[in-house]
Amino acid sequence: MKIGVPKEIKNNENRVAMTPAGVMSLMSAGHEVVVEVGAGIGSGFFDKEYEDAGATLVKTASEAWSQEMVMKVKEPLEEEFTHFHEGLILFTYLHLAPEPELTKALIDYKVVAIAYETVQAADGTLPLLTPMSEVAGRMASQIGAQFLEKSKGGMGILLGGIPGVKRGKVTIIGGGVVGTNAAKIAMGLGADVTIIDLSPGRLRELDDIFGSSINTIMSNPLNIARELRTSDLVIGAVLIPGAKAPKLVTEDMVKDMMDGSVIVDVAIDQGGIFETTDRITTHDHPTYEKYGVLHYAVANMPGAVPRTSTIGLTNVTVPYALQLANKGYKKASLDNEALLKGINTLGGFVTYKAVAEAHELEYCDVFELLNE
Ligand SMILES: NC(=O)C1=CN([C@@H]2O[C@H](COP(=O)(O)OP(=O)(O)OC[C@H]3O[C@@H](n4cnc5c(N)ncnc54)[C@H](O)[C@@H]3O)[C@@H](O)[C@H]2O)C=CC1
Ligand SMILES: CC(=O)C(=O)O
Repeated sequence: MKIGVPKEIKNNENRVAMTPAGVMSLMSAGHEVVVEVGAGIGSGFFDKEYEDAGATLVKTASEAWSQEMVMKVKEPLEEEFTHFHEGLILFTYLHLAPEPELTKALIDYKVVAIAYETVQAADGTLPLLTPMSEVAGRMASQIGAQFLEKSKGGMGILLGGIPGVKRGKVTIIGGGVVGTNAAKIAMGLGADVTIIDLSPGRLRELDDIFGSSINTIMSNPLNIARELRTSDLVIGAVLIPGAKAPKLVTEDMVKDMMDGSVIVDVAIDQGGIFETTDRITTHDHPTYEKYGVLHYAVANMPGAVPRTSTIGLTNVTVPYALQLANKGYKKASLDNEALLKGINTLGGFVTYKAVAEAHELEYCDVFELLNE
């Protein structure tokens, strides 16, 4: 199969869908990889390394996009929709629930759109989202600590405190991969950490992992409102796979937060869990202030640490890319239910229920479409 790797064009998105090592794995299996010139530079991978690995370098995005399968990092932006063509296999993060225009374009062009974030293993885990959630979770506490500094717009506290001065309080809503990694770093900084989750089983696991060094609390509006009033940093880390994020934090709850406190809504890629994260921010302009609270809502946080992120992403995507390339998307996804769950659009239909519901579009069962 011919696989295209275009350069990412989102603001400060320095990741690339494949390392030279990934190229080599696909080439060794008999496939051809076409990489846009300069695609890897932001992650520290030079054109020569791709050439040495066996890739064909092309000068334009169109050439990279005109292959049978395209691998990317971020969901395509509007200017990339013109590259779509019928039957194209697009393997990337898509986050379609908050993206009506992208969803429509994928349907109109009959793209086989396989979303990294909905590829789901039998145990419910999301193998192609996990490494970027690890990165974003760890970054969330780092970033929160930074924006709590006075010169950055925060209230001017040090999360770890000092002897004789109270430490800062970090509340994390959602105790999955992002939440757990945010907690690790916040604890490392010396903060007082609370994780709120809806799943009693997950709360038990968190208690087993962290013991009495964190507080675990059941998610409900009353508990969220109470914890937020006394928090310096609040991190949004909830996910319902494929669906629009639930707005768990109301405008009134944010109004009740302390002046100069900070919100990092990592779940913004699925629409965000705060009523007040009503926009996506960029690495260039990462924050805005609302009701005295600093909001950070960057949807491609790992793009800021591209070297770590590109390697982490390629480690997990290439084994799936090999299945798609070796067998074709039909057999690969019929043989592997995790991949089947990744298919969000196929042949002009939405094949992921939560996405169809988010946009009030017809839903078609992917299994039935593949067996037609
Ligand atoms: N902004 C960015 O750059 C990035 C964003 N993300 C996003 O971060 C979000 C979280 O991802 P993961 O941690 O990997 O998901 P996950 O599936 O590992 O964890 C989600 C957690 O939310 C909990 N949850 C569900 N409903 C809840 C509720 N009502 N109240 C409290 N907790 C609830 C679940 O029990 C689960 O523990 C996703 O939207 C993901 O796409 C991930 C990577 C980068
Ligand atoms: C998960 C995602 O969208 C990202 O890493 O940018």
